[in-house]
Amino acid sequence: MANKLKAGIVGGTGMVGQRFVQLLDNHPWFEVTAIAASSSSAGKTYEEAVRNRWKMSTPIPEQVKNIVVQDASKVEEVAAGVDFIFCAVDMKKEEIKALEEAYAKTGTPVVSNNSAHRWTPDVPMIIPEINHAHLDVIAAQRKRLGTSTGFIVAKPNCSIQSYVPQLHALQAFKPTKVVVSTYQAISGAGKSFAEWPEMVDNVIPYIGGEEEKSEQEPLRIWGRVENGEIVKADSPLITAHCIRVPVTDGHLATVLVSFERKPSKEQILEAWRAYRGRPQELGLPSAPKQFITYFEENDRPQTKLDRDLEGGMGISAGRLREDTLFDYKFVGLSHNTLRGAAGGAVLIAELLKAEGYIQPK
Ligand SMILES: N[C@@H](CC=O)C(=O)O
Repeated sequence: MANKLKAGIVGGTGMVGQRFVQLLDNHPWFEVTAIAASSSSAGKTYEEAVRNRWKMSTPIPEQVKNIVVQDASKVEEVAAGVDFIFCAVDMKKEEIKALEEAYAKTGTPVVSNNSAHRWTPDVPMIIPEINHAHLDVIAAQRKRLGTSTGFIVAKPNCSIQSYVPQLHALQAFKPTKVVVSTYQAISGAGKSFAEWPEMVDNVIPYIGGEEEKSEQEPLRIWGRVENGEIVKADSPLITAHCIRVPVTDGHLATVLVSFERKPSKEQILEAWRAYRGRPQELGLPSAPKQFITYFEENDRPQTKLDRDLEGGMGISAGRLREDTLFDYKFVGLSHNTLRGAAGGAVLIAELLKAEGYIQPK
């Protein structure tokens, strides 16, 4: 593509921000033209701002090293240099809400990795393969914000990508009850083992706010559009346990599920194999070719072996078997900082571009 869309990364020095920088290096449609962060990083080159805290396994891309980091609160200045922004900031919820709305009101589309707007009725929360139709509420949101081009789209919490896609592919059989336990990597908390020595040789059975998100966000993803708002679904009933485990990346889930109409094992495997979403239809650059991959081996998927499937954008499943209390149980896995965070947000931006929601300013 000759003229790439200009992308800004607000919160570009944090762990998710760094992932955006890494993923957008040589992206076929987008080019990073602005990076914004807190006032303490503003004025430094990106290379200086992340010196001693660059956490990616690849070097800082040449193209961004000399970008001068802007102050994220100077919304008009940052917005002037971009066609749209990714936002991944570490601030209070109300401050994030106000910041994202301020960017949207400048006419700038905002693809948010934050949780602040996930329950704002006219803000779609998108997994592109599942609920791209929720983008319809953007028209109502633009009206509320008084802009014809700006808007906010949110990405859901990372953990739900490890079990919602597999359940979604089985919607025809109407899942009624779900028990999910997630085993979540330390990068989900933005940390490495060096920064969190307590996690070495340890399991912590609590992640603040995570169980509520794991139980509720899937219902919004499966919700319907009504009068310019998303109305959440009322089934299946979901209960969750969320546990922090000593792995670097990758959230694994164990799932128990019952259905209104119990499928055969073969029907489930076929539904997973055949499932294709809008990104696959459109051939989006970051879309996995195969959305859900089933592993036949009893000891797969494994976090370390399988999290990078399809560039970290593929969803895995394994160990599907009948259960004594529920209809079936299985294991799921997704990469939390790729599919579950920056990669998922880049895929949303590609969908928005392909559907005409993001254009050159
Ligand atoms: N809230 C999640 C973030 C996703 O990686 C977590 O704490 O793991």
